[in-house]
Amino acid sequence: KQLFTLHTVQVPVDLIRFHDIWGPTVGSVEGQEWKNHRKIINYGFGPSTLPIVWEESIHQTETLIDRWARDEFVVKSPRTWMSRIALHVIAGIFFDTRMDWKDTESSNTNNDSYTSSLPNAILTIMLHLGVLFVTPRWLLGKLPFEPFQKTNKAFVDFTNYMLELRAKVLEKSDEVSTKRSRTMLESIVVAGSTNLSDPTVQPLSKESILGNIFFMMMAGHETAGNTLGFALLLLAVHPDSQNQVQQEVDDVLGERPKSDWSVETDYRALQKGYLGAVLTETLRLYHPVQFVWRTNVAETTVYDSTGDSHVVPANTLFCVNFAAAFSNPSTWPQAKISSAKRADLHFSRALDFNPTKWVHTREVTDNPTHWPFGQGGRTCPGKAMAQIEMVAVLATLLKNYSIELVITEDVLKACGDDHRIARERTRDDAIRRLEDDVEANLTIAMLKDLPIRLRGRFDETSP
Ligand code: HEM
Repeated sequence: KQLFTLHTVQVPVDLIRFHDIWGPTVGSVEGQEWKNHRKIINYGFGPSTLPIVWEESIHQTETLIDRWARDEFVVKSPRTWMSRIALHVIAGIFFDTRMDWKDTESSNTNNDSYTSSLPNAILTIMLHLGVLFVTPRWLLGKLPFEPFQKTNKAFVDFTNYMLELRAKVLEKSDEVSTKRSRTMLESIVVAGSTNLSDPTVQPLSKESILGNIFFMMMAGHETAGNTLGFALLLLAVHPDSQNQVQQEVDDVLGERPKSDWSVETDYRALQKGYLGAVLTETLRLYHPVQFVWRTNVAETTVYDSTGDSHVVPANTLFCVNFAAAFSNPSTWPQAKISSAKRADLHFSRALDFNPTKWVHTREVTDNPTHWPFGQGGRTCPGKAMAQIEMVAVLATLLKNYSIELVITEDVLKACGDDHRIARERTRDDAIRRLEDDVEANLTIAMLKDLPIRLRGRFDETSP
């Protein structure tokens, strides 16, 4: 906590600058410059945005379920689909562009100036972020290999789309400023390009406007997508928790049509209740930001948990390890499982998934042991957006469907066609894989697919 609040401790901007594909962004600057960027992006998260996040997330989930029907409701890689849904919601909120689930190849542009549609360019860039970060811009278009060529085309298209959209907003900036509901792009362009009534806000260069839009797309895409992906897997291995969510979703939403579900009442009830607790517990065990960097610009005294002080020399690099802090067994009691069983299940953290601990304590904003959205001035500005999106997706899915693990024919055969034993074996294997197959670098992901299946809650076909 001290590292998020001491004024001598800052973000090591030199380490973060690789994100600056267009120009400096809120994530790569410090001091007064950061305050200015932050004020500008905060305009994008105004109250009119949140109901749109809610509605778009519900719409995207409904259409995704239709898409999954084509695969008989087997979802091979939950995380991939959930990252896609997060991107679709971002496209809706940021650009008022509705992405659909068609294969990318089929959504080409009708405009000769571009090689791909805006949704396609967004998708390609997000899938090739690594290429974009490590390749100098001048080299990107010259390398004759497909990933570089594809990324370069998407990068050029995306830049031109953004510039065109920015120019359109500036042409009608008076009209846009008085709109009740603005896209993220409109809010940032207006706040960052014109002199607002707030004299403390300095205009940003067009490169920084583009950079901030892109940075927020990145920050809001894998984070929410990964969390939802892990939440689906955890609910599949913990059917009791899933039942509790479904019970709550039924109580809160009843038989009302989705068009009546509201962000003011329904979202708030679900976020405060067990569904919000499931998401908080998922963020504790599989946090999408595994660590962040900080550095101190002057000698700094920090205190450990026993109260002892430590003097840290200036320019020390700190790795704030979210993953370790959120799983420290001295803070977070483990589930009561015999050590033999725990060893057999590879000491998987999935065993310790227990949302109940959050039901009454989650709203504590200054929790010293768990801060999934950060602490201090750099707290995540997308927190409300992410929470609304994640609650909307899970509520829409679990209202009519249950999530279960996929029992393969081989396992069923090996278990002598006994479905109960096969289910147990599949669950144990999934719990092991939720430890063994998890790769945690800067962010976290399953290395290999762990499929799930949706089953209609009101179907009677389950064996
Ligand atoms: C589950 C979802 C999310 C989680 C867990 C999360 C977590 C975080 C954390 C921990 C930080 C602080 C990093 C630090 O202290 O250095 C942060 C910063 C940030 N997040 Fe999020 N985030 C999520 C979703 C989003 C979304 C949806 C957006 C925007 C659309 C977003 C935009 C940002 C930005 C712009 C920053 C940098 C703020 C600054 O440096 O002032 N995040 N996020």
